[in-house]
Amino acid sequence: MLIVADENIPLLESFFTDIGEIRRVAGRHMTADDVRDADVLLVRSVTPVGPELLEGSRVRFVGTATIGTDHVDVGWLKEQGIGFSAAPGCNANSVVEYVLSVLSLHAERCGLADGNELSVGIVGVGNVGGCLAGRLQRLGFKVRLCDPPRAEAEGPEGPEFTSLEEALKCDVISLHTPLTREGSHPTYHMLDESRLSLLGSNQLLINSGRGEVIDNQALKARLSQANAPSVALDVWENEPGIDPELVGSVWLATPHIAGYSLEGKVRGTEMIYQALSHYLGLPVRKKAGQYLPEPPLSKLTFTATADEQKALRTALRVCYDPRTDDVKLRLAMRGSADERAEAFDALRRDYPVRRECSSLKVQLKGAGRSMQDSFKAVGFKLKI
Ligand SMILES: NC(=O)c1ccc[n+]([C@@H]2O[C@H](COP(=O)([O-])OP(=O)(O)OC[C@H]3O[C@@H](n4cnc5c(N)ncnc54)[C@H](O)[C@@H]3O)[C@@H](O)[C@H]2O)c1
Ligand SMILES: O=C(O)[C@H](O)[C@H](O)COP(=O)(O)O
Repeated sequence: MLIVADENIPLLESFFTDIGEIRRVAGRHMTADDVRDADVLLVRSVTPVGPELLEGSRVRFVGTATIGTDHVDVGWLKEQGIGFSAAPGCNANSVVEYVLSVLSLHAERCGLADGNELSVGIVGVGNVGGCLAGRLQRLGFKVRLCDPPRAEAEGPEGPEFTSLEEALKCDVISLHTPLTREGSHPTYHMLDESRLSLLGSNQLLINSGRGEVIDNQALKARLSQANAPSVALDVWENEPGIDPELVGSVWLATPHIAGYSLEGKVRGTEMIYQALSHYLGLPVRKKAGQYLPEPPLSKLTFTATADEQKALRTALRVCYDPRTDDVKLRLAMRGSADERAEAFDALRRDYPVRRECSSLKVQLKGAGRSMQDSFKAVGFKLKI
């Protein structure tokens, strides 16, 4: 059996050698010739999968080691009887940690002693948005949920949902919808010129869903006007050929790496390995946990003199500080359009190992209940 796979899927050999021969291909440049004689295709978000790639090939199963599926023509795969699986939720925790770290930086630069004074509007309350809502509520933030498809499906039985217009009144708005162009609630350019005009300079807009959910040209225009909001973008229109002027206008700019914790990536591989094994009727023998190395930093101790908020911010940023990725992306925006696109992909391909908060044991000497609860809410393991 031949498995053609994006070379950026980690641990390909560890998970798939027993199943078949692996051919590694650059995902961004995968062609019909690369996959013609394959039985299985494993991709990430950068490979459009549909008739153009697969017609006339032997492929009978496609797996994407990602949450998003907007790069896959799922309907066409079904019509052709080709098995398909994504990795829902695999890197949700990583994205949540990115948002928490962005929030901590925002609170600090706004001079807020307690970040949880902020209200947060979460748009798209699925795996990522739902996990974020739970964490923020435990941390004492005021959270508003906007998810019209869920509101319609769940009715009064579900949580309290608000309209997009209400969510846009929060201090912070965090976008976690998929990219959709059809249906009753399409998200393509959901934040257009008129909705962006509702935001003001005391607000922060974060997008770590899909770039096309915000009209990037309208956003660039809005950011050149008075009373513009602060913006943190992890996802962009036209990746990898993103707009360097927009990078220059936003507060925090990262190259679509919110979900790039090692844990998230390895879980993505594990989930498509499990799905393929089920599809082929093979036993599932391997687990993500067995491939996670010891983290470079495993313990952190705060003494009884530590201030809760400062300690929390420090611990969070030890695990992940988006400012490092921001600096790298800004530097990568020099050069020609081709060089910039290549540099964007290179930052993602060569992304350094980033571990989730759960990899760090935190000792809180003499800490009260509130401090312990806050650390646990973020996802740290406490050393008793
Ligand atoms: N930046 C990254 O590295 C990164 C990592 C993981 C996921 N993502 C993106 O984040 C998106 C969200 O991931 P997820 O796992 O939570 O997906 P999900 O499918 O679990 O949840 C998406 C939610 O959005 C809701 N939704 C759909 N249309 C909406 C609309 N018009 N308004 C408001 N809500 C709407 C859905 O009802 C659903 O509850 C993914 O589609 C993926 O594209 C990005
Ligand atoms: O949808 C997802 O899971 C994320 O956007 C993911 O982090 C994308 O990463 P990529 O496949 O582009 O490496």
